[in-house]
Amino acid sequence: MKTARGFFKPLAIGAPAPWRELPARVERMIHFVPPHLEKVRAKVGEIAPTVDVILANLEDAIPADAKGAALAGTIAMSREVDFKALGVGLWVRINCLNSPWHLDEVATLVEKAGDRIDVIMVPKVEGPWDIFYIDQLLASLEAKHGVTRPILLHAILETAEGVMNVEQIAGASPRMQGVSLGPADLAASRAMKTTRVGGGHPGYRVIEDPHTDGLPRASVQQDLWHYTFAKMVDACAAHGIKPFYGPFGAIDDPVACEQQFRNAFLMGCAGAWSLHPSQIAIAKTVFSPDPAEVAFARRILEAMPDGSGVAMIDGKMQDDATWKQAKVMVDCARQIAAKDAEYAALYGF
Ligand SMILES: CC(=O)SCCNC(=O)CCNC(=O)[C@H](O)C(C)(C)COP(=O)(O)OP(=O)(O)OC[C@H]1O[C@@H](n2cnc3c(N)ncnc32)[C@H](O)[C@@H]1OP(=O)(O)O
Ligand SMILES: O=CC(=O)O
Ligand SMILES: [Mg+2]
Repeated sequence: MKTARGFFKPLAIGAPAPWRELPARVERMIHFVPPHLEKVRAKVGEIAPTVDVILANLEDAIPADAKGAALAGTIAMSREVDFKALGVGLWVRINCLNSPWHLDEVATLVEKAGDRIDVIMVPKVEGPWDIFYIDQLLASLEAKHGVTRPILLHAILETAEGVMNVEQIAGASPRMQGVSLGPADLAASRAMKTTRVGGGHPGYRVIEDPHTDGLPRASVQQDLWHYTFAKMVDACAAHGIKPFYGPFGAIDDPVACEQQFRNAFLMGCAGAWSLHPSQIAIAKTVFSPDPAEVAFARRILEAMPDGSGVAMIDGKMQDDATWKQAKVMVDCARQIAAKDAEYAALYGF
């Protein structure tokens, strides 16, 4: 463990000072783009103003023989669109640390686009040692190339070992921005008997006891991911970083996608991945607090201006604890309103 004073020291001579607080950014959807496909890349300028984050994906879903083209496409994309002017984050998902690709990817990204990339997403993070490694590598490269703003790190939680170590991963470096649940790889790592990318499974349910009169027994589908979510959200909240839901692969089932995203939102997540343009609007709606809830939260704040005491609103008891919940909701809405005129109008800010 580093000392308290050592934690925020730059890891290389000439590297930028680490962030002390995470930059305040709205990240409701992280929109995945396959950067080796020129046809899709050509649309990024049009899609970017509709999302909070564009992510250039170099890892799974990019064929092995297209890794070089995806890296080149990422650099091109970082130059073709002025993401900063649009207020849109630019993230890159690199290949995992035991792959033959990640080293050249990180070196090229920092050299050619170091000042334009906000976050590097690291897949299959197993423990804090993976973050220590990439943290040092980034600091050395940032120093070498005169990058002035540290690139943040985002870990995907998608191995059993990673889940076991998520608390240490979340606190491994001041670069840590957040963690996403990666249900597809995690299912494989755990030997779950599924073939899906996230969401529930009709076979995972609880069933009521048999009825003496032989009537059918009610049963309800349960959430396969609840334990992992709870562990991830607590680890992230404790370390002051953001938890996210990852991919939802059933592009043809927007209803289930919305429910999965909503469960994540209610549990404390800041956003989710969008794999297809149709998932952008779903994430935007779900991860923007409901205007009616925001209006109610504002009434709580107004009823208890100093955040203490007790009040009744519409038959519901309010006190310091509900005041804090209301503040979370209103602060989130204000941050979104500052970026998104549509929601500013809906919230009346
Ligand atoms: C487990 C994990 O690791 S998840 C993360 C890895 N996976 C990904 O990143 C997948 C990203 N998404 C995709 O590659 C694609 O959306 C797919 C393969 C899922 C579906 O692609 P398609 O079958 O082409 O979808 P569809 O035909 O509905 O596309 C409609 C349009 O949207 C475009 N489009 C599809 N996905 C995207 C995207 N992610 N970003 C931008 N445009 C897209 C298509 O090019 C198509 O454009 P066109 O009408 O001009 O031809
Ligand atoms: O990378 C994401 C996953 O679900 O696996
Ligand atoms: Mg994965």
